[in-house]
Amino acid sequence: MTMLTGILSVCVLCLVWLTLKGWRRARSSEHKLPPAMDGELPIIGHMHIVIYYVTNIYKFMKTLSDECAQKGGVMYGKFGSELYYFITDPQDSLIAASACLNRNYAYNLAKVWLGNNSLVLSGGETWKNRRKLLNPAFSLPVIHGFLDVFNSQAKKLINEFKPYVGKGPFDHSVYFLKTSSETLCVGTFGINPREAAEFTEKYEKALFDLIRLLIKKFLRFWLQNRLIYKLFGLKKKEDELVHTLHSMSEKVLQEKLHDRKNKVLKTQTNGTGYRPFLDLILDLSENGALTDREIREETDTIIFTGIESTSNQLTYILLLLGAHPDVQNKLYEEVLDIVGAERDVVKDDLNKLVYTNAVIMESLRVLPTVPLILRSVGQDVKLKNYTMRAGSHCLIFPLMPNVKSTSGTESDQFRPERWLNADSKTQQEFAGFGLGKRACLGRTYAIVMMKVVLAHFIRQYRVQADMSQLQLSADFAMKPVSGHEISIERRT
Ligand code: HEM
Repeated sequence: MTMLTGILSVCVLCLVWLTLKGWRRARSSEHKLPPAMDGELPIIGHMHIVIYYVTNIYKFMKTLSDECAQKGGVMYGKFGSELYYFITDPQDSLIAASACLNRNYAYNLAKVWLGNNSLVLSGGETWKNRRKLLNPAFSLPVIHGFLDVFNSQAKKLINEFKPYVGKGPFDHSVYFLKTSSETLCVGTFGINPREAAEFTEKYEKALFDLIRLLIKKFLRFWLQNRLIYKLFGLKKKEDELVHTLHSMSEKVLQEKLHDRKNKVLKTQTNGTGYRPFLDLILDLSENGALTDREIREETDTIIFTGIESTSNQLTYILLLLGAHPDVQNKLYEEVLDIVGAERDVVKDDLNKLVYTNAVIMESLRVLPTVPLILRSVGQDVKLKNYTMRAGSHCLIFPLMPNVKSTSGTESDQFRPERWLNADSKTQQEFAGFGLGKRACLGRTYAIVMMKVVLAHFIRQYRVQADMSQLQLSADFAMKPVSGHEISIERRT
């Protein structure tokens, strides 16, 4: 009872303090606010709505983005003290993402694992320098080097689907997660693909447990109080998970450092010519640009950002293809025409797979695996009709169909054709990989990998899906929870 009273008192005090802080901040700016999100209450603002949706973040995001679009593409919400701008308007999204380069404080929770200065969490000059340093590791020629790994992993995946041919619906998402995790662990750490399954399984489990814990800590704001977090035994759990993740990547890093020091040259993986991201980062920081700890944090960042995004998107693409046989046929014809019936995807195929590229873009427009972009507004930022106040936050939704139809069809339809002749403005406003300078670092990796997997899949199988029962959830990524099964038939 005493403990409960203590916890409640801390919550009430936090709320009062946050609200007073917010009042002061709200009064400090004269800029006109956009329409308010529905349900604002005195003092707490829209806090009660967050509490209502705490167990269904996807529904929260969808409701918010629909409401925002109806209100003209920009609206505001107040959560205790904090002022948030919600944006679905494509032009305003681009302006906001380009002007606000610092992440929102919510990301600070991940610092226990990824450190203060890692690319994904840092801001200002630190972020700028990190991004400049890491960009070359993700360039097109580097990613071309991964093609053999992508092809062999895709073939392995296609074989794993064999038992499901003609057997009715099955959950394909687990196979995509396994493939994309293994591929990323091989590609990042350079571990042998034969050992990758075991490594990935352990890493992935600790990673997802940690993400779940951090999201819980963010949404149940009382858990952000150190004492309460400790009392519930969650700090201990967090420390254990972080330790598991750190020790796994640290072990690989130390082996690499040892080999480099002793000039041991190992043949990478199964004879393919790629250089793992970890080696590339070690090369790039040869002059001491990064400490060993920072190198480890950047490799962890790559895994964190890349592991689920690509697998979720592939899961959505197969669902969309299964529900749109006309699109599936066109994709098949293109792959057959460019890559042929047997061989692996090679460098020269990539640019020619234009319809495949359009399918990927359109899937990201309709079902984007990264459901929101959350930034701090450091200084006043002028949008088309409003000015966002310094000290507030903005939330951009790629979740909303973010590009108006360019071919006269409804914007919520899955129509890859709209990307075939999209002008540069439409391409620039495409938010599936983020917007502006801080957009996705792994975009080329993800697109090339997805093209390779799709090419291998579509040559072997015809897919069917019913999307009417699809249920989604969200944390850092938007993920399917039910109704996403597909059926496959072998092409003759
Ligand atoms: C379909 C796959 C993917 C999608 C849809 C996607 C989407 C995104 C989006 C929307 C952002 C911007 C987030 C923000 O501004 O808050 C982002 C950032 C990032 N992504 Fe991806 N991503 C994908 C795959 C990958 C992969 C495979 C990697 C690594 C191999 C990766 C690495 C990163 C990194 C490091 C950032 C942070 C960039 C920075 O802060 O400068 N992503 N991604």
